[in-house]
Amino acid sequence: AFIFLSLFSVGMAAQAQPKKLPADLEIPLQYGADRLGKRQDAAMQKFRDNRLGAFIHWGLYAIPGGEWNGKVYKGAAEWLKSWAKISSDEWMKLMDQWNPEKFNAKAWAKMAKQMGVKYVKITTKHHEGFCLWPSKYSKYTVAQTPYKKDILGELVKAYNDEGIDVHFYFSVMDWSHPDWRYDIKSKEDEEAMARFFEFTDNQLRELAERYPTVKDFWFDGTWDASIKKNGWWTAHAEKMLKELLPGVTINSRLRADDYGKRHFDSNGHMMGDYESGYERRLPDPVKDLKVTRWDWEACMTVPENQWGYHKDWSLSYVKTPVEVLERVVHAVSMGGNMVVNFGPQGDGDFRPEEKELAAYIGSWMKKNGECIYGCDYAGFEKQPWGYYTRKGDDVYMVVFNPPYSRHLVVKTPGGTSIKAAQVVGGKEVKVEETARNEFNVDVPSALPDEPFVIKLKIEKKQSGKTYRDALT
Ligand SMILES: C[C@@H]1O/C(=N\OC(=O)Nc2ccccc2)[C@@H](O)[C@H](O)[C@@H]1O
Repeated sequence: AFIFLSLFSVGMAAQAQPKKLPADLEIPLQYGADRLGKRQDAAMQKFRDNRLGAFIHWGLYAIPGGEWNGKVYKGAAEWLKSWAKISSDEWMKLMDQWNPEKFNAKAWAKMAKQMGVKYVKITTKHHEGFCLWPSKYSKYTVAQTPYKKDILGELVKAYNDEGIDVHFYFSVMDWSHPDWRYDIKSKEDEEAMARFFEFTDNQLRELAERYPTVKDFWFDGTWDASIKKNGWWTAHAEKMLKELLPGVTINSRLRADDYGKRHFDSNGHMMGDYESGYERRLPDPVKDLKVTRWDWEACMTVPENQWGYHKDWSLSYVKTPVEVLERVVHAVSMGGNMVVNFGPQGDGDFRPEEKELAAYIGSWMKKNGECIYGCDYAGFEKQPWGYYTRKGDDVYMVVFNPPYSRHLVVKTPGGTSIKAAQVVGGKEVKVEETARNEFNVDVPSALPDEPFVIKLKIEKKQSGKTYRDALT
C-alpha cells in the first residue's frame, strides 16, 4: 500500500491546491473561502464515499406536468409557472389538488435502496415556494393541502431507516414571497431583502431543528444580483447551519464573496464544502483534471432538461440507463459524486422509465459497486475503453467501449507492473507488457452484455525488459 500511495502521492503533489498567491497579492476577503483544501473530517469522508445519490424534484409543478391551459411547454416542468407567466396566487391554487394518493415513503426508500444510492437529495422548497414540510413561516406548505401530513418528515425517516443519508435541496429564490427581489435598486428593495433573509434564516433553522439527521444542504436559486450583493448572508447561512448541525456539508452554489464572485472566491478558492457547478454537464477527463484537487458533486437529468415531472418525455432526448451509468462512472473517475434525478408524478408514483432506470443501475451496482463506493480518481491516463477508479491499492477499469483489438491498453505510472482479474466472477485476466509502462489487458473472451469491471493489482516491479526510445 505504501508503495502505491507513495507513487500516487508523487503524482498528486504536482496537482496540489491552486498555487496560493503570495499573501500580499491575495485580495483580503471577509466572505471568501473559509478553508483551503478538502475537508478531511468523517462527515465529509462519508459524503465522498457515498459517491452515488438520487435527486427528488417534487412539488406543485408535478401536478400540471408541463401543461397549462391546454398548452404543453417544452421547458423544464418545475419552471412552468415562469414559462406560462402564472401569478403566484393562481399557481398556489394547485395546493387544493395536492393529495398524492399513491405516495408511499417506504416504497420510495426501498426503490432507492435497490438502486444502490447512498443518499437522496430532496427538494424541500423549489423556486415556486411550496414547502414539503409544515413550515410555520409560510402558508404555502403541505399542512395547507388535502394531504396535510409532513411529507419531508416521512421521507427522512423512510430513507434513514434504509441506511440512506438525506440531503436537503433548498431554493433561496422564492417566487411566492412578496419580499423576494431579483436585484436591489432602492432602499425599499434593501428593506424587503432584509425581511426575506430573516424569513429564509427562519426556514433553514426550522429544517435543521425538525430534521437533525439531515447531512447536507444543497442551495439553489442564488444566481441573482440580490444574493450576489449580499455575500455576507451566504457566509452567515453556512455558518448558522454548521453551528446547528456539526458535520453538515454545504454546496458551493450558496456562496457569493465580498465582490459577488460565486462558487470560487476572488482569490480562486472554493467556498462551501464541494463544488456544485456540474449540472447536466461533466468535466473533461483529460482537459479538466484540476477538479480532482477539490470535492465536487454533479447532478443530471434523464431527459435533456427536466427535473420536475413532465408528462411528455418525447420532447427531448431521454438518456438510456447505460448512458446514465456512464455519467456516474465518469464523475467518480474524476473524484466527484453523481446525483441522478427523479421527478415523481403528482400522484406520488414514479413513471415507468424511472423505475426501470433505478432497477438497471441497482442490478449493475450490486455486482460492480466496489468500483464506485469509496472510490476516487486513479491518476492513470484516460483511455478510450472507459474509466479508471481507485480505492487504496486497487485500481478498477470500468469498460464501456471494448476495442476490436480485444486488448485494453493500460499506461501505468513508472516502475510498476499489474495483475488483473474480473470483478464479476473473479477470473484472472491475461496481462502482457507491450512497452515501457504499457500493458495490454485482455478483453474477456465471452464479452459481457453490459459494462464490465476489471480490478488491477499494482505491483512495484521493474520488468526485465528494456526499451529504446526513438531518436527523433
Ligand atoms: C437542479 C436544478 O437547479 C436549477 N438551476 O440551477 C442553475 O444553476 N441554474 C442556472 C444555470 C446557469 C445560469 C444561471 C442559473 C433549478 O432552476 C432547476 O429547476 C433544478 O432545480
